[in-house]
Amino acid sequence: MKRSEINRAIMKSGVFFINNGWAMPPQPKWDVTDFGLGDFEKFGLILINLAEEVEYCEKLMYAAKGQTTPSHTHKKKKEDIICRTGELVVQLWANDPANNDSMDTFEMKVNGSFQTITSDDKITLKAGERITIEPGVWHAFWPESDECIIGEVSTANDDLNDNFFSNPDIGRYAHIDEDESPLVKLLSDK
Ligand SMILES: O=C[C@@H](O)[C@@H](O)[C@H](O)CO
Repeated sequence: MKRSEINRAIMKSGVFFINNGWAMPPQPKWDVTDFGLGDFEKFGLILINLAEEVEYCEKLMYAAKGQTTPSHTHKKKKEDIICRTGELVVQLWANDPANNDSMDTFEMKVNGSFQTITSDDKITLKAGERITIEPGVWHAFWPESDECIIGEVSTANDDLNDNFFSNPDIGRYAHIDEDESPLVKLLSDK
């Protein structure tokens, strides 16, 4: 991913956050990723770690229509994915969708109430709605609206060691081609 694309993504999402009432923290901890796939328009996510402590984490995320966060799971992290602005689709599986096409059902909390989910189901969250994802549940998400602000409130976050993707080609952070100067230092920058 080119640094110029990262800079543009930060500017575009920054304007959207501010226009939707989200004040940036001092020295925001930006994380812009194409999941190492080199196609940010298709697989891309912009994140800001708002709070990261040993016990818990809060993130603010942005995606535009067409950008998917690919299927993955966490072994330790339990998280609420919250649609803050726009409309968000979250797809769910009991097992890795890459090697399992079972129709397993499982219970998940949507807006705090248990709901029976069948593997492969898609849940659409409107602004204000949330889904609680237990460790081991596979999930992918993308905006249904043109742009989407997504919240994440979770137990401890460890992006290097607790993200397991279906696609073995995926890396959590982008490979960066330094074609211009960075606008900000990313979490993944040395
Ligand atoms: O589901 C998404 C989240 O867990 C993100 O925080 C994660 O960084 C995506 O790889």
